[in-house]
Amino acid sequence: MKKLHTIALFGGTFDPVHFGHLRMALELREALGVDEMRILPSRQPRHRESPGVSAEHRRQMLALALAGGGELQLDERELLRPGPTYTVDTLEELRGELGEEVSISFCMGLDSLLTLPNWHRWERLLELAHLVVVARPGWRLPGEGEVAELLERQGGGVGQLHREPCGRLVVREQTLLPISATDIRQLIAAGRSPRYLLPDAVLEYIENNQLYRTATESGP
Ligand SMILES: Nc1ncnc2c1ncn2[C@@H]1O[C@H](COP(=O)(O)OP(=O)(O)OP(=O)(O)O)[C@@H](O)[C@H]1O
Ligand SMILES: O=C(O)c1ccc[n+]([C@@H]2O[C@H](COP(=O)([O-])O)[C@@H](O)[C@H]2O)c1
Repeated sequence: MKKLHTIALFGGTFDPVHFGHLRMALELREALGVDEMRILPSRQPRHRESPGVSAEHRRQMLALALAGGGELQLDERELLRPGPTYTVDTLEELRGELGEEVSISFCMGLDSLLTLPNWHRWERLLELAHLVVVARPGWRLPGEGEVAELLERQGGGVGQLHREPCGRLVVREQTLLPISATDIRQLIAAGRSPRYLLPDAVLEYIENNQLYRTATESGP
């Protein structure tokens, strides 16, 4: 069977981007052997509090983090789309642009997979893309419920991501760096330094723009 062009998407709020995100995306790119790994910041996720800083600040921090390395690309479409951000809208837009002969994989953590039945039009997601789930070593997959049924029906291996355009649920075990954006925001608000948890250029941007000094910020 023909090998397809493969694109993977790594979505999140990136408030701010840190080395946990960057290492995860790079390791996934290599493990999946995809042609493109795109970082996909969301503008206004419905399932969580509004981001601490504006879409423009988050975009600029990501651009700084990704500058210089060619392995990860920034896909800004969700930041540019007004209103709440739904993954299904993004995948429909991408599928419209790329056609049926390209493989699209949406990557998420196991914690996100467990919430999948609450996502907007979630049954449509696998008609548009594969889902790649990253599980920390030792984590257990659900044994029953809608997600377990999906795994049973549509589970697959990495090879299928290269031969089929969508429809597989692939689980990968991967170690995560113990870094969270919440911790970084809290460190800064407490007057402490988050250096070595995120790229220096991002830290410099945060300092120059005085971001995260209080619990919530807004920006340009
Ligand atoms: N330390 C980490 N290592 C690898 N992946 C991570 C890490 N932290 C978050 N992710 C993943 O990165 C994506 C984007 O996450 P998100 O922007 O919510 O980051 P976060 O650090 O968890 O933020 P917050 O603390 O604000 O919830 C999600 O798919 C999430 O599972
Ligand atoms: O479309 C939805 O309903 C939906 C619900 C929860 C999460 N998502 C997406 O999942 C990705 C990870 O989100 P997060 O904020 O939980 O780390 C990000 O790209 C979100 O837009 C999407």
